[in-house]
Amino acid sequence: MTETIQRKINDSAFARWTALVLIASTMFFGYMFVDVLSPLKNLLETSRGWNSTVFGLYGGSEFILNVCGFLIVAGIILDKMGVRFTGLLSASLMVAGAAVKTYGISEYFCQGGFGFEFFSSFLTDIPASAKLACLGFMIFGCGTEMAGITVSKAIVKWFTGKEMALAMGLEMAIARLGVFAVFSLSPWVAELGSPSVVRPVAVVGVLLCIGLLTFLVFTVMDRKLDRQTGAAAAAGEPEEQFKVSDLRRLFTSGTFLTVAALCVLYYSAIFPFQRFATDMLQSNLGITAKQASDIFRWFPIGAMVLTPLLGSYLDHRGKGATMLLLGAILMTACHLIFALVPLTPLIAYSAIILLGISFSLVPAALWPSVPKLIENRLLGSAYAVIFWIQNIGLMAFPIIIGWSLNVSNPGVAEQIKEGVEGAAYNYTVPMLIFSCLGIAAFLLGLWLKAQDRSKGYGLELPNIKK
Ligand SMILES: NCCCC[C@H](N)C(=O)NCC(=O)O
Repeated sequence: MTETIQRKINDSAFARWTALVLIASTMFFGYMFVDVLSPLKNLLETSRGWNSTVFGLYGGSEFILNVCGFLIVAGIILDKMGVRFTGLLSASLMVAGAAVKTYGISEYFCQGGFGFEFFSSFLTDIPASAKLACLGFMIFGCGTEMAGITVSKAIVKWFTGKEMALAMGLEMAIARLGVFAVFSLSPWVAELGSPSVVRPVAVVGVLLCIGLLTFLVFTVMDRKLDRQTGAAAAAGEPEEQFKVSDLRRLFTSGTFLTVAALCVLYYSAIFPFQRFATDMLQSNLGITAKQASDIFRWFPIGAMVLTPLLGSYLDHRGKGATMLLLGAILMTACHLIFALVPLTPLIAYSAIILLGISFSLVPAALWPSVPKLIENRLLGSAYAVIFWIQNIGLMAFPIIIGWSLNVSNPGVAEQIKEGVEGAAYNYTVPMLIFSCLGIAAFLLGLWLKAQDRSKGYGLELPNIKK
């Protein structure tokens, strides 16, 4: 009997890296949209009346529907419907949410356009523009987080046994480039002509549609891969179906929950910080939003350059748990500098570089460690559960930070709104809160490393076996 081994599309390096570029482009534009308003906090305060508490609420709103259960549903949809359907659904949700948010902050809406009266009729402390922008951001957030777990699963599908951690690292690097792009572009586009918060949001909203199209192209390639692996399954490797009861397995795995807890602590001191970083630098250094954004934009670049290198190191050498620990230490150091050291541009750049290194160590090690703890058929749900737990922090911390900023700076919001010269926030309290998260992440990292040593999960081992 002759055995024919069919070469699959992902056995071609060109095809699998093309697939990666296509799905990473969706995330690139998604990450641009996430932070399009982050460098414009000051302009939102003066032109739309959003104080720090409102800005924090807006930052947290991205994750509200996910925390209310959407992400778990997203994981189940992903495991049941596969990466193509889920990816297209998530990219469409991003576009829809972006459209609502753009409308919410538009001149037309703010000057009494359709729905303005209704959105002005409740929670009257919060401007109607912020409420509608939050609604749009919630819908967008469902899409972007669903896309995040879909892309992780797609990479595992296309790269298992190959350069998986490198591919995950590169995907993240491309997403970080999106953050760099938006911190460079957003204040610049906002200042083209009369200052406007709507212009950058609308521009990046259009780019999101390109992200939807690139995912569409990926689905054509993925269908081909499925046809080929379907043949392999028929030849004797049937896939087990996902069951909702499997979620219990995830919620009762101590090590899996430790990774999830580390993830929420770490990322709560990264993404919420990213929302406030421009304003923090602007306040501490007494510079413009554009100048502050020009400093902060190098943070994702550090992460972008190092994440794939560290991903490759992890593939060949391992040391994942150690990388998590080191990342938590560097992040804590950066936040403590911003909290306690009188800032100069040089110190600010140095702290940002430290944070960039930290932000490559942790993601490069964290996400590829999940398949070591959880079997493949539960992977979509496993990423969804981790994201869900992480989203609780990402929702809560912008709100906590915005509130703490307001409370620790009585009267400053009013001065900024009135255009008082030299009015600026003192960021010591928010930065100390971020530092505490880093310390807690470090302690959990120690625990994880000890667990790995005693139970042998292989977190310190390379992904590619020689
Ligand atoms: N929407 C911005 C936050 C993305 C959070 C996402 N769940 C995540 O953790 N992505 C991985 C990363 O390192 O960016």
